[in-house]
Amino acid sequence: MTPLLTTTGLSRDFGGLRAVDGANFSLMPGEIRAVIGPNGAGKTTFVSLVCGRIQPSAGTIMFAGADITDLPAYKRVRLGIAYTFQVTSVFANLSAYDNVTLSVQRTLTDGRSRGAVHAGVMEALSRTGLADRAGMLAGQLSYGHQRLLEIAMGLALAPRLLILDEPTQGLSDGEIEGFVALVREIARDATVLIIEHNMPVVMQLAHRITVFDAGKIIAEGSPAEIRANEQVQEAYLGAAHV
Ligand SMILES: Nc1ncnc2c1ncn2[C@@H]1O[C@H](COP(=O)(O)OP(=O)(O)OP(=O)(O)O)[C@@H](O)[C@H]1O
Repeated sequence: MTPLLTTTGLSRDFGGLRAVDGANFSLMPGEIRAVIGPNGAGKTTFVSLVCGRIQPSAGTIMFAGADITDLPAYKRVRLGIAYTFQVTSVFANLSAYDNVTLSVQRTLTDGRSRGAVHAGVMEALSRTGLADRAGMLAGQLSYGHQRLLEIAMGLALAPRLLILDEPTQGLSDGEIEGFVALVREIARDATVLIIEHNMPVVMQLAHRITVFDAGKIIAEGSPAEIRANEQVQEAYLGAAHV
């Protein structure tokens, strides 16, 4: 099987700081991959490079067999890379339905009929459990539901790769449980790359885990391998985290 995503020597400098440092990374289709590491390790910068929000200082990114290093973000979305970021980006004064519709209309220009757009939007809302809130203003949804709405906005793009940056932050325990089930369901027909600080969520969900520290990938393996890795424990899984 060939990887869906491969980065080679991927680096990004901010002034004198090398936020991502020579990342060699690959992701197989259908995987749920967690990216972990201490604050400031470069995780968000890394996924921002993958989705094209920022440009690399060095290195290459291959997606589905094509070199996407120089492609702008919107073209990567069209190839099937969707993402949600830490900061909620829903439009508070639009309904949940309109938020998802906008996400589709803004990014996909494949001449979908209105009927097809509607069906896709409703499917994304029902997969995330929001169908009965479709008409509510996004700003009136609970924080947890706003996070789910963002995932719906990504799902409506029918992504091959869905990137989630700290999706469980601020969710209740019950919402986290629902989220874990949702990601498993999404992974039946997409690949999921998830930055997550909640270790029980990581250990439950991830097929494999990649660990960043100070911009570098310091370890990669199954949840059991990562848990047993001493370098990882030192860098990250200190007593405070497990
Ligand atoms: N736009 C930017 N300009 C300058 N420095 C930046 C910028 N974005 C990130 N950095 C720096 O790059 C480093 C990596 O940041 P990044 O947000 O990728 O880490 P992270 O692992 O996602 O952290 P967290 O877990 O806190 O979200 C940090 O030192 C950060 O301050």
